[in-house]
Amino acid sequence: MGKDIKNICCIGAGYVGGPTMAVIALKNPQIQVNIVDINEQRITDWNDTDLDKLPIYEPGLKEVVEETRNKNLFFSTDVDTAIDNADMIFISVNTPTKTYGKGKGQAADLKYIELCARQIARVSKTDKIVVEKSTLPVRTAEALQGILSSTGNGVKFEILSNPEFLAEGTAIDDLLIPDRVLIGGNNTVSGKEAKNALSSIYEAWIPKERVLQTNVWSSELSKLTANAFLAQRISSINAMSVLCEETEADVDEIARAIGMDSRIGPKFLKSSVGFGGSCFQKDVLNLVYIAKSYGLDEVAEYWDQVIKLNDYQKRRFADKIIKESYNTVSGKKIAFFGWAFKKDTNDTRESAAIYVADHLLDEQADIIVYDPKVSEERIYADLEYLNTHSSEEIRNRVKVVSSHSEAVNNAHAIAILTEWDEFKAYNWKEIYSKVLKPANVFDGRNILDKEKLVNVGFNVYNIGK
Ligand SMILES: NC(=O)C1=CN([C@@H]2O[C@H](COP(=O)(O)OP(=O)(O)OC[C@H]3O[C@@H](n4cnc5c(N)ncnc54)[C@H](O)[C@@H]3O)[C@@H](O)[C@H]2O)C=CC1
Ligand SMILES: O=C(O)[C@H]1O[C@H](OP(=O)(O)OP(=O)(O)OC[C@H]2O[C@@H](n3ccc(=O)[nH]c3=O)[C@H](O)[C@@H]2O)[C@H](O)[C@@H](O)[C@@H]1O
Repeated sequence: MGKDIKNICCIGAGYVGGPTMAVIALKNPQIQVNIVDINEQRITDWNDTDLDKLPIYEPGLKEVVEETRNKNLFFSTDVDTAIDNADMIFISVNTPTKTYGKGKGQAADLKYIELCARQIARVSKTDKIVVEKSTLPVRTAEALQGILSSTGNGVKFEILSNPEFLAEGTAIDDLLIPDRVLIGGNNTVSGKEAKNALSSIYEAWIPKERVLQTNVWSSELSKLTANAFLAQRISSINAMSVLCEETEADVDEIARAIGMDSRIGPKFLKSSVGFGGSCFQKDVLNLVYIAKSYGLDEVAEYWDQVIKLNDYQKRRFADKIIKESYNTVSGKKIAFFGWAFKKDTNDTRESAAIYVADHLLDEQADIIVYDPKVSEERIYADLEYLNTHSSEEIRNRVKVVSSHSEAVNNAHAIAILTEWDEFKAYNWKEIYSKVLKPANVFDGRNILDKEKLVNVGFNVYNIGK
C-alpha cells in the first residue's frame, strides 16, 4: 500500500465530511479530494455558485470551499467512480441511534456504514486504506474487515480509525488547530504504513507530535469516551445548577471557582438549558448499550445518568416558564430566541429548544420562534419528528418569524434557548415596551446582563442562580 496518497474519496458530505475534507484539500493541494453523497440536494448545494447556499453554515467554511472547490476539491453523487479512483477512502456517514429492533433507542445504527463497506468491497479494483471518520462503537473495524476481506478478488484493505473531534460552530478553527488528531490502526507492517500515510496528510499543517497513533480499538473507544466526558461535565454542572437555585449559590461563580483548579480546568462548565447536538446523546447512549452488551450494568447505569440529568434540565426549564406564568401558558405567547443547539450553527439536531417547545405545546402555549440561521421548515420538521403533536397543531401554535422584534410583540415571556451573540446586543428597552407585563425573561443560557434588564423592568430567571 503506497505511502503517497494522490486521491482521496470521502463518503458522506455532511457536517463532518464537508468541512474536514475542505481543510484537507486546502492544506494538501497535490491531493485530489472527492466528496460523494447519495443525497443529491446536498451535493447540488455544495456545488452552488452562491457560497451562501452551502448546506452547512460554519464560520470560515465558505472561504475554504471557495479556495479549493473545483481545483482539488470536488462534490459529486458518483460514489462508485470516487471509490474506484481513491487510494484512501474516508467513511463519514451518519451513525444515528437505532429507531427499531434490537438496541432501539440506544445502539448506533450501523446500516449506512455497512452499506459503504459493501459498496467499497464491490467497486474496488486496487488496494485501499479505508478510514473510519464516523463515530463508531468499539470493534466496528472488525466488522468492516469482515466485509472487505470476503470479496475474493485479491484487493487488500487496511482499516484505520480516525475519529473527528471538531465542534460545530468552530469546525474550521478546530480543524486548522486541533488539540490532537487520533489515528488508530493495526500494529502490523502494512497497518503502520497506513497510519503513517494518513499522518502525513495531517502533518501538512499539524505538528507531528499532535498526531497520535494508537491501536484501532483504543481509537474507536477514545471518541466515545471523549464525548461521554464532555457531556458528563455539562450534566455535572447542570446538576449543581439545581442545587444553586435552592441555596442562593450562583452556578457561574461556582464554575469560575472550580475551573481555576488546574486539575478541573475552565472549559465546558457553562450551565445551560441542557446539551443538544447530534452526538452527545447518541454517543453516550451507545456507550450505555455497549457496556450493557458486555454485562457491565454498573458502568451502563453510570453513563445513563448523564442523559437522565440532561432530560431533567430541559424539562425543568419548561416547567419554570409555566410556574412563573401563574401555572398556565395555555394560549400565551412565548417568544423563543434561538432554536439551533448552540450558536454559530444552523444545526438543530437534538436541540434543547425542540424539547422545551414540545413540553410547552403540551400545555397549549403559542410559540414564536426567531433564530438567525434556522429555517421555518426545519423548525416544523423538528417538532413533527417527535410525533407528539399533529402537524396541524404545530403549524397553528408555532410561528417562525424573521426578526426578534416581530417575535416579542405582545409576548407573555421571552425564553433564550441558544446563546447567539446578537441577543446580548438587542435594545432591551424597546423589547420591554413591546411585551406584556409582568415582563418575564427566562435566560436558558445565562448570557444576558441581568442587572441591566432588571433596571429596564424585566423579571429575569436564570439557570442556577
Ligand atoms: N456533526 C458533528 O459535529 C460531528 C459528527 N461526528 C460523527 O461523524 C459522522 C457523520 O456525522 P455528520 O457529518 O454530522 O452527519 P450528516 O448526517 O450531516 O452527514 C452524513 C451524510 O452521509 C450521507 N450518506 C449516508 N449513507 C451514505 C452512503 N451509503 N453513501 C453516500 N452517502 C451516504 C448522508 O446522505 C449524509 O449527507 C457521525 O458518525 C457523527 O457521529 C463526529 C464529530 C463531530
Ligand atoms: O462528536 C461530535 O459530534 C462533537 O460533539 C461535540 O461538539 P458539538 O456537539 O458540535 O458542540 P459542543 O460545543 O460540544 O456543544 C454541545 C452542546 O453542549 C452545550 N454546552 C456546551 C458547553 C458547555 O459548557 N455547556 C453546554 O451546555 C452546547 O450548548 C451544545 O448544546 C464535541 O465538543 C466535539 O468535540 C465532538 O467532535
